[in-house]
Amino acid sequence: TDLQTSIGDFQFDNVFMNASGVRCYTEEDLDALAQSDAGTFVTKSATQAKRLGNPSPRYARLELGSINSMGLPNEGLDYYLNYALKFQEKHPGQWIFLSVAGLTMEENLAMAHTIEDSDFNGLVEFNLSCPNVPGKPQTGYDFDRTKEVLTNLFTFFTKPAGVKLPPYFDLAQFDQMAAILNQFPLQFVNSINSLGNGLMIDPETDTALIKPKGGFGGIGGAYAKPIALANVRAFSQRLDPKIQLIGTGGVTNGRDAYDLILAGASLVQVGTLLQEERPAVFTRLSRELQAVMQTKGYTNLSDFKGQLKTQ
Ligand SMILES: O=C(O)c1[nH]c(=O)[nH]c(=O)c1Cl
Repeated sequence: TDLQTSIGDFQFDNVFMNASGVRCYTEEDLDALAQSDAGTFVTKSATQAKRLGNPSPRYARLELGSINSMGLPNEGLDYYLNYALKFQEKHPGQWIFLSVAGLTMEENLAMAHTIEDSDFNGLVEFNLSCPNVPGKPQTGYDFDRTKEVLTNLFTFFTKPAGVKLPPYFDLAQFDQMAAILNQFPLQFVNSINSLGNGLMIDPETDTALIKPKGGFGGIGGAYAKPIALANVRAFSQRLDPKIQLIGTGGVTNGRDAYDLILAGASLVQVGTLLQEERPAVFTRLSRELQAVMQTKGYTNLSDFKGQLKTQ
């Protein structure tokens, strides 16, 4: 069975990749992803200038996942763009993702211009869903602002692009967001980012587990699976077929990945599990997914992608 997949004209020999923000901050991190069994990888969401992010502790492992309020620490766009340009020279035919998360419209557009004017030949993920920068609401929850950002972006941006969305919890919101996204030449939509502004408590000290924002942070891992499945499925049912889905959230084994593909995902991103198990996890996940496919008699992803049945 093979795990190859594609987004538009971009072919990948494996359906798995990292979620932005997990083990993708430094060149060493990114090299380790490149050497793993993952089919591709995405860089940490970049701002124009390097950021230190929020004070620690800002990440904690939970019984069923993780909580994080990193605060968008990153090396700055030029660092990741330079890495990508070097990578594509050394690995022709391998396509990677750059993630950007400007804190203002101007910053997003400035970074988009920098990328547009570069020789980068991969895909760009515009992160509309960072929940952890104090005072900055998630763009993805502001429909007018989302439409404004995408309208301004696509007046000049011609490289392959997609958006990373926060989870939605209301069918009317799926309808509204899909109606906006369908107006733009997007290659993909990536659902979901972490479940924003959760809170967990240290039982010994009755203290919030992480320091930033009084302990509020994005929730990932198994907690996120049912929300991720619903968001991938809802957008798969509503978006123009030209806009493909990337499924992110709750992948702990091959079956979880299989389920995201059933819901419509063409690529599967792994966050919390990768944080806890390192890039070797892609070898395990690939083997487990192939085993599920074998039991079903499937030999490739197109045999079951988007084929979720309902009663
Ligand atoms: O705090 C972060 O850096 C962060 N954390 C998340 O869970 N999602 C994001 O998009 C970002 Cl940008």
